[in-house]
Parts: sequence; structure tokens; C-alpha cells
Amino acid sequence: MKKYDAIIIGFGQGARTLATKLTANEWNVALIEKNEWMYGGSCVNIGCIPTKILEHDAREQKDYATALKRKNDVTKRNRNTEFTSMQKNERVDLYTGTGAFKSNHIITVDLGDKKEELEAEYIFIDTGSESNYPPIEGIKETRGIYNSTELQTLPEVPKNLGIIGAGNIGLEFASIYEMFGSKVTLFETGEQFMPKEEREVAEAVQKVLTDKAIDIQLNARVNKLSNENEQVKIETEEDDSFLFDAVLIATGRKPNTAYLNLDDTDIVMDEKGGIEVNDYLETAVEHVFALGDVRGGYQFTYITINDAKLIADYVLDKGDRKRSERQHVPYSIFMEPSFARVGLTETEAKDEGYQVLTNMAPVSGTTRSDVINDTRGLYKAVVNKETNEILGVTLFGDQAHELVNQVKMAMDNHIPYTYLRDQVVTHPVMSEIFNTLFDM
Ligand SMILES: Cc1cc2nc3c(=O)[nH]c(=O)nc-3n(C[C@H](O)[C@H](O)[C@H](O)COP(=O)(O)OP(=O)(O)OC[C@H]3O[C@@H](n4cnc5c(N)ncnc54)[C@H](O)[C@@H]3O)c2cc1C
Ligand SMILES: NC(=O)c1ccc[n+]([C@@H]2O[C@H](COP(=O)([O-])OP(=O)(O)OC[C@H]3O[C@@H](n4cnc5c(N)ncnc54)[C@H](O)[C@@H]3O)[C@@H](O)[C@H]2O)c1
Repeated sequence: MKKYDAIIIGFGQGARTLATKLTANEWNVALIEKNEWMYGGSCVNIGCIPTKILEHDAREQKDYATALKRKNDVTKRNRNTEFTSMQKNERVDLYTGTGAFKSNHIITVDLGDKKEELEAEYIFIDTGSESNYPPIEGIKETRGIYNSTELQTLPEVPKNLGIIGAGNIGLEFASIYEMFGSKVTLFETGEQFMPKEEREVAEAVQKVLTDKAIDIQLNARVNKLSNENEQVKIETEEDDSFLFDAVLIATGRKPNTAYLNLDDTDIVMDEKGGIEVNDYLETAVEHVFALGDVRGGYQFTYITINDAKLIADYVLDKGDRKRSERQHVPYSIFMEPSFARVGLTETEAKDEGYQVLTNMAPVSGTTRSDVINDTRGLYKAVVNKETNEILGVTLFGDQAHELVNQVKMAMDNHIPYTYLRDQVVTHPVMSEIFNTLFDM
């Protein structure tokens, strides 16, 4: 049996970060990836980068075939870079096969034609997440149903696209495919659109999408999928029926533990199927860690990378960072225009007992909106009345995905809102909106 200092199962962005740090400290590492088209993980191959390329090119009104080709070319190039960076690292053995636990510290790699057993004191699980399919009648056997990975490989844009789930993926894909010419219908079980977000901002998003002729069906419980001729029929509990050329399932992603054989270990799962970890991301088994999507919680590339850095510091004895000390985590939905948030909404802040000041600033009030000829959007801020610290912002409109990081930095460093209110910035840019937004 081959022995290593560490085995990493799954080659996502966290794995790459971790392998680089461990090998720089002279650890010998086995890195196991199940699919040869997934070196670098979801972000590089089927997630962040490919979808943001499509979004960018759709905004630039490129035709779909051209955008698809660019997306595929860049993805291939990035995957090769990921592969080569590990391949040429003399301390890494890259296995293309499926990793599974035989026991707490022994891993079996299924290489197709043979199996190998590997042993290590340290094991890191970075197996990501996979699409979650709700229990809808016909979902498995109906043709024309895709997850986000499959939809973005279609050679042509579906004329009529149904999307089940109006979360991150649902909203991003609705925006992208609408720009490429699809007639999009979104189905969401909830009564409210973007229920966890600031109401005023969610309503502004809903209006922009509706103005684009994206049909948003709320309170819509899809209970049957079937084929009618070459189309997909969606039937809802409310007895409505719809026909589409393609249907995207965007109802969340679940931790990918399917192949790991965790039953033969002492690793403990949480009630949502994520791998339970402590503040240093160590599982119930000593020296076995889980990072990124597979441990449940936030599903963002910057989280898996940050997890990897935290774990590396811990196992290499280079610092004492804890997950609970991680500061504010922002997020963006890359729609057109973009949406972003960090911290609390007004309702959440009040529920937590804060005395708050709030303010909203419409994008139409900025000089930037004249320059770009786009007045759509609304920014909202919530501030702690007692300390002047920012509790949260929800941003919708031009540059939201960039500007949210400015506010995150202010929040992490306890900079009072008055700093953003009074700061001198260049002109005419979107950052100026903070002078107005924080004038409360
Ligand atoms: C369509 C889409 C768009 C997204 N857009 C963004 C975005 O804009 N910004 C953002 O921050 N996040 C985005 N995300 C989320 C982001 O991609 C993930 O949070 C991130 O990639 C998770 O990284 P990870 O390291 O946890 O897992 P992954 O990157 O998924 O890596 C896990 C790897 O493990 C492999 N694997 C699984 N099981 C085994 C096994 N038993 N043996 C060997 N290998 C195995 C898988 O093949 C995979 O390559 C998006 C996701 C999707 C689906
Ligand atoms: N920009 C980004 O950072 C980005 C982009 C895409 C994906 N992601 C990550 O990928 C993960 C998965 O994205 P997602 O959009 O699939 O999940 P999600 O959790 O964001 O949204 C799923 C949506 O589906 C709805 N839903 C669930 N079951 C349903 C049903 N039966 N019928 C109708 N609606 C239903 C939910 O109410 C929810 O609104 C996210 O957690 C996110 O972190 C991030």
C-alpha cells in the first residue's frame, strides 16, 4: 500500500490551494479526481467561470455559438493549467479515479481497470456538491430536463426555457438565456420572490426581470414533468400547465458524499447531508478534514479556498485561524444588472435586537447612470444606530458585485458608515453612490 503524508479527495479550488501549500512544506500528497474533465473542480469547469463568460458575452450581444465556443476554449485552457500545475509538482501524485474510504485512514481509488489502496495520516475531503433533484413525478425519465452543467453544453439556445428554482443558479441562468433570446419562465415554490432579501430590493429585481419578459411564477409547485411531442410539459399543483423546449432544474446543490463510503468511517454527517466539522474543519475523525461545498453551508469558491488556507495554517502549525472568526461573507448573483449582499437585512437586524438606521439610494440618482444610460437598480444600507457600524447592504444595479467588497472591508474593519458617506472618490463612478446611500 502506497503511503503519503496527505490524501486529498476531489480536485476543486480548495484542493489545489491545499496541495500547493502542503507540498511547499515538503509533504507528499496524493490528489484524487473522479473526472478527467473536472481538474480544478466545479468553479473552473462547470460553475463560476464558464457561466460568467456566457453572462459577459450575452451582455455584449455576442451570438450564442460564439459565446459557447469562447466558454469552451477558456474552460479547456483553465482545466489544462490546473492539471499541469499539479502534474508538474513532484510531490503530488494525481490519480484520475474515484476515491472512497476503506477505513478512517485508508482510501481506495477506483481507476476503472484496477483499484489501488493508499494510506495517509492526513486526509482532506473536497468532493464538492451535486445538483439536487426534487421528487417530482417524471423528473428522471422525461427528455429535455437538464441541470446547470448539462444546459450550458446545449449547442443551441432553447426557444422556450422553463427554470425550476429561482435561487442563484435559476436567476443567473434566467438572465443569461434571456439575453441570448430564450423566452424564460421561472418557477419558485415560495410565496415571495427572493424571500431572504430586502423586500424593496427584491421588488426592484423582480420588476427588472419582468420588464425583460421573464415570467416569474411564484407559489408554483411543479408536481409533474412529461414529454409532449418534442417538448417538456410542466404541470403544477395549481393545475396550470406549460410547454418548454428545455427545463433547467435549479433547486439547490447537495454535498457530494455519494461515492465516499463514509459508513466505514467514524465521520459524522449533519442533518442536511454535509460532513460535520469543528472550528478547524476537522471531522469527527482526527486528522481527517472536510472543506468547501461537501461540508454544507455556503457554496462559494472563495469559501473553499479560504477553508483550504485555514486548514493549511492549522496542520502546518502556522497560525490559529478559526472558521468562527471568519468575517463577513459577501455574495453576488451575476444577473444583468448584478445583485450583491453582505451582512444583515433590516428585518434580520431588528430581529437580532439592533437599533437601526436605514437608507436607500436608487441608481437613477447617480451621474454614472447617465454615463451608462441605465437607471435600473436600488441600493439599501442598514446601520447600527448606537455604534455607527454598518450591519449590511443589499445592492442591485451596475457594479453591485464589485462594490459589495468595499462595504465588506469597511464592516470587517469596523469603519463607521460616516466614512463611506464622506469619502472622496473619483467621478463619475458608481462608488459615489455610497455618499448618498450612507447619508442617513
Ligand atoms: C452553475 C454554477 C455557478 C456558480 N457560480 C459561482 C460564482 O459565480 N461564484 C462562486 O463563488 N461560486 C459559484 N458557484 C459555486 C462554486 O462553483 C462552488 O462553491 C465551488 O466550486 C466548490 O468548490 P469545492 O472545492 O467545494 O468543490 P468542487 O469544485 O465541486 O470540487 C469537487 C471535485 O471533487 C470531485 N469528486 C467528487 N467525488 C469524488 C470522489 N469520490 N473521488 C474523487 N473525486 C471526487 C468532483 O468531480 C469535483 O471535481 C457556482 C456553482 C455552479 C454549479
Ligand atoms: N454567484 C454565485 O456565487 C453562485 C452562482 C450560482 C450558484 N452558486 C452556488 O450554487 C448553489 C446552488 O444554487 P441553486 O440556485 O441551485 O440553489 P439555491 O439554494 O440558491 O436556490 C434554490 C431555489 O430553488 C427553490 N426550490 C427548491 N425546491 C423547489 C421546487 N421543488 N420547485 C421550485 N422551486 C424550488 C428554493 O426555494 C430556492 O429558491 C448556491 O447555494 C450557490 O451558493 C453561487
